[in-house]
Amino acid sequence: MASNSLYNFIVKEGNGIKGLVDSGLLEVPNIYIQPIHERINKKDSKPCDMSPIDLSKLNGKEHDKVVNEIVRATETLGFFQVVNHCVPLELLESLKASAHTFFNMPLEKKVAYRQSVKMKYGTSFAPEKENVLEWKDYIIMEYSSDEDALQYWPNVCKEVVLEYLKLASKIVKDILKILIRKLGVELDDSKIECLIGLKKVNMNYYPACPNPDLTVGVGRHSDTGMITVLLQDGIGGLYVKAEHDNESNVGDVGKGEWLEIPPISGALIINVGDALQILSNGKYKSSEHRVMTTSTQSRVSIPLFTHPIPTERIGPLPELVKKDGLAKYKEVLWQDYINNFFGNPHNGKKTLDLAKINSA
Ligand SMILES: O=C(O)CCC(=O)C(=O)O
Ligand SMILES: [Fe+2]
Repeated sequence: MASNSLYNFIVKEGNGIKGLVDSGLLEVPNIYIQPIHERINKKDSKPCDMSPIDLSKLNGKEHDKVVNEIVRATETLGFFQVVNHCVPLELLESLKASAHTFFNMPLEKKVAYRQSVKMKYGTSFAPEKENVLEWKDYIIMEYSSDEDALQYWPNVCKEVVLEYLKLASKIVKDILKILIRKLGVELDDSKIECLIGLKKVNMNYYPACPNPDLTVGVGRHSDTGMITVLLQDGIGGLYVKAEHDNESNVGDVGKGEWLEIPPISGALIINVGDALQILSNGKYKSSEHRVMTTSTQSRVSIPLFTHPIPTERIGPLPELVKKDGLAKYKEVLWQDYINNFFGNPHNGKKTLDLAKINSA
């Protein structure tokens, strides 16, 4: 296929990368070949050896120790895994299975969700703007009410996704309260609700790739919101950049060290987004991450993103600015921040420039 008709087949007609792979693809087409500096070399990274945090211990005599583990992980890598959380393991299995069911549906059924209410099916990240496409199809389910969710989300997954959204939101709230308290700041419940009031569950589908070394599943980015809860399956491929504490490294793919977050059966990954980094005046880290594809099996991942509501203005908490003696970021209208992120291809931590004090 010529590259124009290839693009039309994948993006405009909605076949996605799954449709292309299913058509019997033997090699990676040019529009998926990443420049060398964006390719993920497994040899240049190592597994993250951080033990998962046992959330059930928050209710026992080890409460303070677990709080410290959470705070420490959030201040350093900005990613950690949790076990013994409140989401039943059978629900996690059903979620992954329903993601496969959705993406295995016939084209007509999937494309019906391309421009639908509270639900979007698509491929790559910003295909109209990208020079190279990401090897991923996805759906985004936005939450507004239970009624809307049950009306607009796909039948094959709506019930399990809604249940996951509720339970995972509780994890987000508990962790956020711990983190805010550790900053020495008091926020009432209604403020916390506004900070995580926009909730979306995505299902990411990465079909097997003939040559994973040339492609990326998701390019370098940090999540924009407050806290993400991520379910990955057993295949692996999520890499996080451990920054050395040096602002000049930010945005440069060559610096820092890439750690793979290993799949742990039954665990959920928790990570910090830009809004929480800004709010905490840089204390909590929203780390850059990316996803490698695999040649053997298709992979799914299911994040819950929690965001401030779009009308919220997000800046460093005043108590921290006072304590730190300076604000590292300026206040931004959350809608502007989100529009900027979704309007551009993934580009590492560049999104955060919008909130940098010295940027125009
Ligand atoms: O698939 C993954 O493991 C991570 C996906 C991701 O980073 C995202 O959807 O923001
Ligand atoms: Fe992400």
